[in-house]
Amino acid sequence: MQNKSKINVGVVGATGYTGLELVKMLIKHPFFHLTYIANSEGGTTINKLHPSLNGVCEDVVQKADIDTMALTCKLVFLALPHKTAMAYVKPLLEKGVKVVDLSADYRLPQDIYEAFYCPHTDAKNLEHVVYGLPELNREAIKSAKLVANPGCFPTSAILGLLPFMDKRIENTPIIIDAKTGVSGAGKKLSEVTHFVNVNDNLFAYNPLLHRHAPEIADKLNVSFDEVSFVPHLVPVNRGMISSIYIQVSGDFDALDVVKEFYKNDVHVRVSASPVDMKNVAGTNFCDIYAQRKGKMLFISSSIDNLMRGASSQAVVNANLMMGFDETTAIPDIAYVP
Ligand SMILES: NC(=O)C1=CN([C@@H]2O[C@H](COP(=O)(O)OP(=O)(O)OC[C@H]3O[C@@H](n4cnc5c(N)ncnc54)[C@H](OP(=O)(O)O)[C@@H]3O)[C@@H](O)[C@H]2O)C=CC1
Ligand SMILES: CC(=O)N[C@@H](CCC(=O)OP(=O)(O)O)C(=O)O
Repeated sequence: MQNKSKINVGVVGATGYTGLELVKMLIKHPFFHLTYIANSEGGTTINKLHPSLNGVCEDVVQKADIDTMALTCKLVFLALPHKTAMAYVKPLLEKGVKVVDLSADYRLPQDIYEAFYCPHTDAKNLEHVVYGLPELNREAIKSAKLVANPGCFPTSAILGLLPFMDKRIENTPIIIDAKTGVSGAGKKLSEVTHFVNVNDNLFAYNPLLHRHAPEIADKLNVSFDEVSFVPHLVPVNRGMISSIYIQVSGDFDALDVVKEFYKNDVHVRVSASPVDMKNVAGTNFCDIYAQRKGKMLFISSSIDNLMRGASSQAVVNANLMMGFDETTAIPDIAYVP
């Protein structure tokens, strides 16, 4: 499958939820040609894995193989579990293939990663990896060979907090109360995400010690102790809201600060009222609202965990890495109602 005018790309981990979202964007991309789709076993087609693609895309899904990826692709998206991804990154980079990794494997310095995940087997590539939050690292992403796509909670929390970090009173807590849809847990079955446990229910999990707290702290240049992060599972398929509380000083209008900070960022929208999940569902938008009362600042930040929290942000990163406009093939119409 050759297409001389387009750049050949691949998706590994196509069985999963983020893999599906990647495929949906890449088959419509005007400058990328999706030449390689893989999962762990192969021997199937993408529409058999995801019947929503019947008649739209029925391409073969291969058993993931690094040599074939390197022969077929200039850039590969890894939509794989943590720990699995790093085994692919090292050989792919050695063979000259660019990588956007959706897992957590390259998001953190080695010591922090190992404290929250597992031993790192590819520390060398941590030296040059770029954290793929375009609003933070756009220029570096353009020349990156390896981009670590941010976690979903860190994306919503960091985007909400960035405009206010220079206004925050030092050493006061950063409190992030976040809610996520169940697709954030991936496709694998588990007791926690069982319908009967999630439906009609609401609960916190991993309070204060969730592995995304160190990612948020590291990217905001604050200590782990300053970040109090509590995620909750809510009975929706997709969506994420972070309700953030910090103490600030100085004379400023909260919404004006957000507007000014993101005036050149097409994928952040400032909202005059508290944000919701539906208005960003299926898009790469992060909607942000802020309200101040004296020292207390409330920030409300909403994303689609599968899109801005994973796959559409990954395609934005790939667009930048390959010299295209970052909005290319990125959905901007939300699934409303
Ligand atoms: N879901 C979300 O909202 C977000 C997810 N992420 C991250 O993105 C990555 C993918 O997430 P998600 O799509 O939800 O996960 P899923 O569990 O839904 O999908 C991952 C898929 O990877 C495939 N896979 C596993 N091992 C291998 C292997 N060795 N080689 C090839 N394929 C393999 C599996 O399919 P099979 O067994 O059929 O091969 C599995 O379905 C994860 O690292 C996740 O943490 C990041 C941000 C948000
Ligand atoms: C509901 C649910 O379980 N969500 C996941 C976050 C998924 C994600 O975006 O982050 P990673 O890429 O770091 O896995 C969790 O809390 O671990």
